[in-house]
Amino acid sequence: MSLFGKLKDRLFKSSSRLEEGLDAIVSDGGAPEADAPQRAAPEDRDHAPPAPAPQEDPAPDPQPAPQAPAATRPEGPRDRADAPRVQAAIPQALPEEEAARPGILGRLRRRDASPQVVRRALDDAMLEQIEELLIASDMGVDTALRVTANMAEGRFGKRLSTDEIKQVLADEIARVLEPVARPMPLYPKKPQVVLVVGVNGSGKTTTIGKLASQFKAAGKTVVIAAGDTFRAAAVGQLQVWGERAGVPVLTAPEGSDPASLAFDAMTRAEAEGADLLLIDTAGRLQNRKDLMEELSKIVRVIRKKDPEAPHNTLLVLDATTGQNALSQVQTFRELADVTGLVMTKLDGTAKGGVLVALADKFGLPIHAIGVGEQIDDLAPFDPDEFARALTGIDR
Ligand SMILES: Nc1nc2c(ncn2[C@@H]2O[C@H](COP(=O)(O)OP(=O)(O)OP(=O)(O)O)[C@@H](O)[C@H]2O)c(=O)[nH]1
Repeated sequence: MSLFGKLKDRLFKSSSRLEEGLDAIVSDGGAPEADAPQRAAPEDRDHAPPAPAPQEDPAPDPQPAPQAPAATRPEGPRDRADAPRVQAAIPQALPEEEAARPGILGRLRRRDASPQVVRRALDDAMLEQIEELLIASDMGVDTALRVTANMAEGRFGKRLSTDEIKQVLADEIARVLEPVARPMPLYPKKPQVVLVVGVNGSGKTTTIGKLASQFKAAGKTVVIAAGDTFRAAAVGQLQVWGERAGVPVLTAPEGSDPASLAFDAMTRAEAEGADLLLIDTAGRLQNRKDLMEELSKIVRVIRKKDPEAPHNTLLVLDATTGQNALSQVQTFRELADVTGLVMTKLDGTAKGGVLVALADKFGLPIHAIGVGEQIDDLAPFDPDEFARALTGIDR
C-alpha cells in the first residue's frame, strides 16, 4: 500500500468524521443538481501561500532523514489539478455518432456521464457549521475560524458539493501546514546531539527507536542514551528498540544522574565518531521544577563538550491527547529550547486536526509523524498528503 493509502487508512477516524459532517452540512439546505464541473475556484488562491520558510540552519546535510523515498511521495497539487480534466474527458469519449443521436441510449449515456450531486450555496450558516465541525476535529477555535474565512474568500455564494468543499478545505489546511513541514535538519557536526523531550507515554522511546533505525538506514552511525534513569521499564524499552534498530543504547544504574549519563554518552559518541546521539529524557510533568532542573543540567553538561549542543530538541506529542498537545508545547517551551515536533499516534485517532492547530499557533517545524507501533511507522510530514488524508479525499 502506498504511504498515502496507509496514512489515509490510519487517519480514518479523523477523515470519516469530517467527511460525514460535511455530507450532513451540504445535505442540510443543499439540492441535487447535475454534476457540472462547478469546481471550487482554484484561481481564488491569488493570495498565494508564503513560500516555505528557508532553513536557517547552516549547511544542512544534503541527505536529511527521515525522508520518504521519492517513489512513495504523493502527487503535488499540480498533479491533482490535472485530475478533473481527465474525468471531464470521459463523456467526450462517447462515439461521435452516438453523442449526436437524440435516441434513448444516447440520452441515458449522457445522463450517466453527468450524475446528480448535492450542492449547497456557501453562506454564513454553512460556514458556521463547517467551523463547528473543524473545532470538533480538534483544530481549535482560532484555526477553524481562519481556515473557514480563507475558504469563503472568493467562494461566498457559490454552490459547492461535499467533494468540492473537501478539496477547498484540504488546500486551506495544506497552506497552514506547508511552512512547518520540514525534516529534521542534519549538520556536518559530529556527534549531532538530539535531545528528545515529552510527557511520559507520548511515544518518545518508540520515536527514538524509529529515528535511529531510519538514520542508520541512511548510513549514519547512531548512539542512544537512556536518560530516563529513574524508570527501569523505560530503560528496558529503549534497549529493546535499540536492538531492533541495531544501535547501541547507553544506560546508567537506576536512579543515577541523567546528566552524568549524557556526558558519558557524549564522550562515547565522540570517541566512536558517531554522527548522531539521541538522548531520551524523563517526562514527569508532575514536578515541573525538578524536570526543568534535570533538563537544564543535561544541557549544561553536554555543552561542556560542545557549546552548541543540543543541536535539536525534539518534542514528542501524542496526537490522541487533542488540544492538550497545545498546552504541552507551551509547557515544554518553558522547560527547554524546543526546535521541532514529532506527532505520534496519528493512526486511529479522531483528533488529527490538532496538528493544524499546532502549526497555526506555534509555527514550530513538524519533522515527522508516527502512524503505528512498528519500526517503520514514522513518516515524513507531508502537508498535502496529510490534508487530503484528514479531509478524506480519495486519490
Ligand atoms: N498507535 C501508535 N502507538 C504508538 C505510536 N508511537 C508510540 N506508540 C505507543 O505508545 C506507547 C507509549 O510509547 P513510548 O514510546 O513508550 O512512550 P514514552 O514517551 O517513551 O513513554 P515513557 O517510556 O513512559 O516515558 C507504546 O505502547 C507505543 O507502542 C504511534 O505512532 N502509533
